[in-house]
Amino acid sequence: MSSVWRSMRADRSVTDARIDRATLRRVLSFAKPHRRLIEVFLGLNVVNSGMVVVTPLLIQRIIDHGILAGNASIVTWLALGMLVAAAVNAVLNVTIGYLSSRIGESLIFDLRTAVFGHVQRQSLAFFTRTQTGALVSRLNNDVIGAQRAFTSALGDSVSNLISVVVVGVTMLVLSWQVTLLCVATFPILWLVSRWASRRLAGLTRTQMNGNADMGNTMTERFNVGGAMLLKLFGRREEEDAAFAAKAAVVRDLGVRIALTTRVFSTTMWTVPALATVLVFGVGGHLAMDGSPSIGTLTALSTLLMRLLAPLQGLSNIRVDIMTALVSFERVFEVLDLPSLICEKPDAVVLPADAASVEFDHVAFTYPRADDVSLASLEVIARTESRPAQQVLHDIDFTAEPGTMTALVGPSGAGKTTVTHLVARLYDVGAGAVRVGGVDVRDVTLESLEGAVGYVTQDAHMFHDTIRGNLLYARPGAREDEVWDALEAAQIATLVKGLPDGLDTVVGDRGYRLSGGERQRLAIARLLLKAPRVVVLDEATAHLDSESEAAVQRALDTALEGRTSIVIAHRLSTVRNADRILVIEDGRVVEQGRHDDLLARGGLYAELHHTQFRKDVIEKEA
Ligand SMILES: Nc1ncnc2c1ncn2[C@@H]1O[C@H](COP(=O)(O)OP(=O)(O)OP(=O)(O)O)[C@@H](O)[C@H]1O
Repeated sequence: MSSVWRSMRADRSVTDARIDRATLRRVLSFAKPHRRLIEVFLGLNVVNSGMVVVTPLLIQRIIDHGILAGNASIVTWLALGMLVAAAVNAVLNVTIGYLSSRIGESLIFDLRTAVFGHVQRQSLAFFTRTQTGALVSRLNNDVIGAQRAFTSALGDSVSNLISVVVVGVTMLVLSWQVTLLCVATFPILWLVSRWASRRLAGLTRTQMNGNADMGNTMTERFNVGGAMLLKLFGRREEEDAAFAAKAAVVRDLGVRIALTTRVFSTTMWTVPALATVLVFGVGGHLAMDGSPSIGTLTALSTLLMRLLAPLQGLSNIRVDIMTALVSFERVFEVLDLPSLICEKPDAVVLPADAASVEFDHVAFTYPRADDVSLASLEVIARTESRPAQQVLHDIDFTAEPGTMTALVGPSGAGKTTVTHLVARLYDVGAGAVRVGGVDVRDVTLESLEGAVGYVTQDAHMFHDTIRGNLLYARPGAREDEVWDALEAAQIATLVKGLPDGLDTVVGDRGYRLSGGERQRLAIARLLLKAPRVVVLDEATAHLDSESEAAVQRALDTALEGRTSIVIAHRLSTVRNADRILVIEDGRVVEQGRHDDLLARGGLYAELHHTQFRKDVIEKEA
């Protein structure tokens, strides 16, 4: 017994398995939409559990008044009664099972869609911090864990409670002496259940984190990029060892959970067995004196067996509720995470002709991890002690409608960061970013997303058909509009040549497009969206000259008549730009047109000689 107490104490200190009332209230709020179903479900449970004493009582009568009294018709009628009771029980069982899954699955659906919707609306900063595997595990495992609180915990607790009361009272009426003797053994059940529930809540929580950790490693190492790194660096043994260490934690926890559960369930069976000994040992002596009757004694032992499952269930209920509520808490944790980028309640729709981009003395610092994410969703959860470094300082320029602004500067200068602020992927720290003269924080997210289009370096495509990827930009686009966009993006011939044409699946695991082809497809997608402002990150990887020329022609069409902000890596782009901003350490250090800047002989001239030299050499050749 002392070891039981020791582990109770240890668990209390290492795991915080306490569930507060607010969580419980919130769980109930999720049940609200299914109130009617839950009421019917609980009602049927009450009837079903009340019926548990019918058969034992019929057995008592059949023995005492039928068999022992030699009355054949009573035996027949009571046997028929038992048949009816069994039939009703079967029908009730099926109905309850159906309702329980209806409620449970609906709850899973509600939680899943809520988490998916909420996560989707998180700022980009959240995704740069969060581990996909951990997030997916929240959507899958924890949501299912949470659902258990409802179907098994809620339904079973009501029916078990009623069964215990009805059976208990019936037993007391039949023989209070024997019943009280049996009840005396029950505190053992209570103690073991208390111990197991605390221990399991803590262990389950740790195991879920361990599973998520393992899942993270797998998602990261098994995607194409991760697998490639692994191969190129030949770190198979280290990876095996690191994974084995994580899997070992889950294995050991699994054993501890199984052992705790087994100790618990064994107790649940042993205690009633002890009670049965008392029924027949003590009750048998009493029966020899005539009271209780043989029928009553048989009914008592049957009732005791019927007490077993509900009692076991009731003690389990603590365990079930605790483990399920841990899942609820983990789901709520995600739902409670505020998004850094929110639409104001009085946000306005961006005017249809908004096309200028203005940076008004903008300063910016990337948000810290604890502002955007949950420690449990990150790989290495640690609080950052250093204050975050300011990335942009006093960026001030206006890109007039229809003009091209090129951003150049050394790696890490802040060019990508500037482009992120145009579509409000992050909010500025000081100053303002305006599109069409309106602060991007004051407009609706939808109208801003409609006005600003991006072509990123990696030109990401979903694992979907080319058509699906293109229509993502404009779902209602007609077939001829899709082909026009492909034509303008210089990729129509290639798509026509594919065996499945527009229905060819691209993306991570689909048809492999080359870098240049993917960029042109992304340009076609942009053309379909037809935004007024285009943000473009030119590919740094040098494409072959034919592909490069095709991308260039596609871009010329895409940027024509639009305001563009381009992270420039090509000489032709900087030459064409209406204005070049030279960025260094988050500051605009020079600005102007290509020839003027070159003549000035400053940082731009230096960059020109290093970054664009290849283009110059190619051009001269
Ligand atoms: N999500 C982020 N969180 C914190 N800091 C970041 C984040 N993204 C970038 N930074 C930091 O901000 C600075 C500017 O980065 P940015 O990506 O804007 O540079 P860049 O000029 O586009 O560089 P490159 O040409 O190499 O892409 C860098 O010091 C970088 O480390």
